[in-house]
Amino acid sequence: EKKRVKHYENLRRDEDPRESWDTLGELGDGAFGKVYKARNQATGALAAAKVMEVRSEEQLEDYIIEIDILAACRHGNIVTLMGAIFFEGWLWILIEFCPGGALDDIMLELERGLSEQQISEVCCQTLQALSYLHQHHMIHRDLKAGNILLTLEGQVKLADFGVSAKNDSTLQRRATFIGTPYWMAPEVIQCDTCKDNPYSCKADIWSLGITLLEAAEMEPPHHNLNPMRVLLKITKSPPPTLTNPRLWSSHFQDFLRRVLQKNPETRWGAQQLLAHPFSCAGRDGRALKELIAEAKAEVTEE
Ligand SMILES: COc1ccc(Nc2ncnc(-c3cccnc3Nc3cc(NC(=O)c4cccc(C(F)(F)F)c4)ccc3C)n2)cc1
Repeated sequence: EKKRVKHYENLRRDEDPRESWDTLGELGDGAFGKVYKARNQATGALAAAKVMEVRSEEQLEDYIIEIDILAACRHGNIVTLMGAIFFEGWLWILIEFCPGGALDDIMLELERGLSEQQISEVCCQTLQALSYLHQHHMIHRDLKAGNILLTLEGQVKLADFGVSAKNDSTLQRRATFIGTPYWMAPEVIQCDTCKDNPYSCKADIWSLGITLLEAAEMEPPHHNLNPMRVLLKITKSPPPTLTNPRLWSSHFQDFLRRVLQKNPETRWGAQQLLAHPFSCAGRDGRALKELIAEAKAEVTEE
């Protein structure tokens, strides 16, 4: 009988993506498939295109979850979905291209961490993305510098590559997928059921704190331990702090104290933190623009 083909709101099935998009080169390659830089033939718009082979309708259903999340997230500091096309067994997910790349790659390129002003700008914009997600009852669960993309204007765009890399065949395996250990909040590791749910949004706030330490020092705390040891270390250690506090302002140190609280109930929420002097200092955005210009200059020099 005719194969049952479901209609999905955010998915197009009637067109060959190659008739509207040219692929320019590879951006990444993972278990899930390849990611290309792509240009729209009609508008010239640039995108990152994740292209995956999809063998069955139920496998397609898994990917629809990510597409629906992306379509629902309309915020200046979250990656923008440009389209999703399923054609002859291949699924294309197209995201607005962020020329700066990911924050961890930028630090590797420059071989240094961020200045305090640059960190406060990352903090301010990432908090706005988290505030939006949390108000819409969504939790990121894998916040880290590797999931923070940047535009040439110094704008932060929150992404999540882990979801795609973890898009293995069965939903429940993904449901038990845990974030990258170094950034995980103690209560998530201990699976403490908070009053609402085990993955309360406060877990993202802890990961933000670890991400700011990573931005200051190029690596998260306990980066020299193997992933299994890290889980134990995070649950039994006091909250991590800056290695060399004298290098940083009291505002930054106070912000980290509010965020890296092991008890999620006393940990501040995104809205509260947006009013903290450290994140307010980051409203400007010029320091990040300079950081990206420098990182791009280095690349062209090579
Ligand atoms: C190595 O140099 C570069 C230079 C520029 C870029 N720029 C860029 N800009 C936009 N996207 C990407 C990208 C790179 C590798 C893999 N995927 C990328 N974007 C992407 C993201 C997603 N999904 C999400 O980011 C996502 C999924 C679920 C939830 C969420 C969130 F919670 F954040 F909204 C976000 C789906 C498809 C694609 C193509 N990369 C990357 C590397």
